[in-house]
Amino acid sequence: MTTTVRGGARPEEDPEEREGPKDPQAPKDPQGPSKGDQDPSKGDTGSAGPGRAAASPEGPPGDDAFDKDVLPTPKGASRRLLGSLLRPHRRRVTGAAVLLLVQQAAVQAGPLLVAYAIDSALPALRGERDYGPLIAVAVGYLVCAVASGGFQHAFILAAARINQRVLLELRGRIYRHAQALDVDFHDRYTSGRLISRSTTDVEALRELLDEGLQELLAVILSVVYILVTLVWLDPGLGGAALLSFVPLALLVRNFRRRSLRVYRGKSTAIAAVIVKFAETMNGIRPVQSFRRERANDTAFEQLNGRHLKANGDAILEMARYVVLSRLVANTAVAAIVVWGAYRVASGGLALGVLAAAALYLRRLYDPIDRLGMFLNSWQSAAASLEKIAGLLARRPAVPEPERPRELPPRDPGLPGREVVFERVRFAYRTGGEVLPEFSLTLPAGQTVAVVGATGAGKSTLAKLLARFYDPSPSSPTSSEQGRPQPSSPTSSEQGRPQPSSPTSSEQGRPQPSSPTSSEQGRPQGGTVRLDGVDLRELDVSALRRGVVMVTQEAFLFSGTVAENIALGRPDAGREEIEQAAKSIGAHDFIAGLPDGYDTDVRKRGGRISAGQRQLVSFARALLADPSVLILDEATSSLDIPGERAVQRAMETVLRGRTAVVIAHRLSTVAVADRVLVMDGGRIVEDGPPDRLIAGTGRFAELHSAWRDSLT
Ligand SMILES: Nc1ncnc2c1ncn2[C@@H]1O[C@H](COP(=O)(O)OP(=O)(O)OP(=O)(O)O)[C@@H](O)[C@H]1O
Repeated sequence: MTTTVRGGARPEEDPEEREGPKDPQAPKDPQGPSKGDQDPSKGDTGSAGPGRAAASPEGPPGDDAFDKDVLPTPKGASRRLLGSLLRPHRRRVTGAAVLLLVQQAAVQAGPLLVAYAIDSALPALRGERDYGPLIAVAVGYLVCAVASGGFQHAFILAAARINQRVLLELRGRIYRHAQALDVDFHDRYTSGRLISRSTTDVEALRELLDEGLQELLAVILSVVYILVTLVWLDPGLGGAALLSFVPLALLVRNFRRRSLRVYRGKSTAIAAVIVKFAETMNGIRPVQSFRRERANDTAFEQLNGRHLKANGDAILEMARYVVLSRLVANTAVAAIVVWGAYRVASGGLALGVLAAAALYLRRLYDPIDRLGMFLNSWQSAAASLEKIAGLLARRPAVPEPERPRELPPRDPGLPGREVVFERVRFAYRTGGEVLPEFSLTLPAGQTVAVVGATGAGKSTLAKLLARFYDPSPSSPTSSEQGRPQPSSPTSSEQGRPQPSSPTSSEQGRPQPSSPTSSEQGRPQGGTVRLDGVDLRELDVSALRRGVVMVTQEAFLFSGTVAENIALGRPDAGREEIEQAAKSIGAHDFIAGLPDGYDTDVRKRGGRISAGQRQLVSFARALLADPSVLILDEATSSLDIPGERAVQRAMETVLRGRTAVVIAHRLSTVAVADRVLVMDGGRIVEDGPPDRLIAGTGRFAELHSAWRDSLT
């Protein structure tokens, strides 16, 4: 049997994606193409699959928003996100703003007191020997200094409280949202980027909230106070100071525009570093066994270098701004003071007023540097917020139904539930059609083994049943024609009765009369039904109770063995957990672990063997007791006793439910009632194993080759 390498033309660009911000500076994803991204190139070399022309909406090669780490962000999404984070703390925000307002008033009173001291208190002392005004000035100065410190302290506490809550909420949102997003998204976005979003990007926002916003408020308030006071002291000097803000405003605008671009690049660059880091550490075993360390070092160095450059660009932008703004500010101060001195000399201005104005002018332009710092953290946070908002705006490709439906009660006389694929076709977003349109019925309680060459589409079929993906919309031709498309040779062609759906009613099982997906406004495509209910109409918990997929990887989470088994049913007690392990034949090895069921399996179950991991995941599935179990059998060759134990456990876990086993070992087929042979996305043979073995088809060939290899 040959493997059909499929793929297809890169799909049309998604209009939604097209609207997304394009970042000319963003580097190409250093990870190289993902599995899906590799498909187009495969398509070039492989045979034209049935879906070569099928398009998935991601744009031409090299134009993938995922590659550039810039997901489309709806207009104003960053602002709305920040607003939604701050809104629950409205009162605290107002309180903090008032504290800052009062604090600034206390700070800015200083030069006014100096003016009063020079123009009134000193003459009073000299002329009438009156110490009163001077003492009042000193006391006033002291009160202002103490008040300013006190209010600043209160403000910092209030702001910190708001910020911590906002950041907590934002991290939680990112985590919850990422968990809800579909498998396809995760395949392409990668966990490294998610880590980057919830660490460095959230950190950028923290800096803005902790330091930047305080700076900004302080700067705005002081500028307003000072300008108003200057105009009140002397309209001429105030007007001149106001005028100097025109070139400064232009400078700020230019800096903002340039630095946003730089900061976007910086956030992308650090994400690339984290992605590479996470990928290497997650795959440390293959990295070491294939001696990838040196190549990885080089790649990492490059990414690190890119990050360094992005950081350098940001610093240069800042330096440029600071130098230019100081130039403008110093020129303005010099010009205004010279003009003021001329007016004092000619008797048009009091000396005290000029002294106060000079002090105020210094204070007016001082925060311009701090404004640069603020703009820095603002731009950094804006770039990060944009990316977080893009992530949060992403809708799951496998959405929860608005009006979920219940599954009919399970028939006590029937093991499992019936599964029907009706006119289903499927193409990954990033590749050509993998499964051409087909229909298939798996009666309740049947154990079906799916065999076929690698890449034949076995796992894809299973993932549709587990609803990791939804069937793709019908191809225009089939829907236009409005008739069932004769696709792969299905059971009817093989001499088995072809269940023309709805089959459940024919079998005397309750037939739902609910609206179909098209009636609910979704694109009409094929459907996968569980006891007559479209999987798209089941809420997540009903779906996960109904269908469980045990993957090859047998992933164990950090935590104890008992906790890992209880994932199947979190409310299960210790007895039920142990019972499940005993039925599977895992009890003995678990009891032999240092802390028995309470042994921490560490991340990925490093402490227990591959076969034992598999047994734990079977116990988990047994405890979950789904109506339909999908088993992606492990390809790894376990040692013989281990394999037998796994085989026995598999038989236990399959019993009493509808089961689909992606069989990599033909010995597994012995437990199946029915075998589906897949090739190039099509079901090319379908029947009981004995009949297929006795025939002359592909399965018979495969089976005899396998038997020969055993002897
Ligand atoms: N996430 C994905 N994005 C794009 N293409 C994919 C994706 N996953 C699988 N494919 C492609 O779909 C086709 C069928 O893959 P599938 O994993 O279903 O095959 P399989 O029969 O289960 O193979 P194996 O026995 O090796 O697990 C292959 O050509 C594969 O490259």
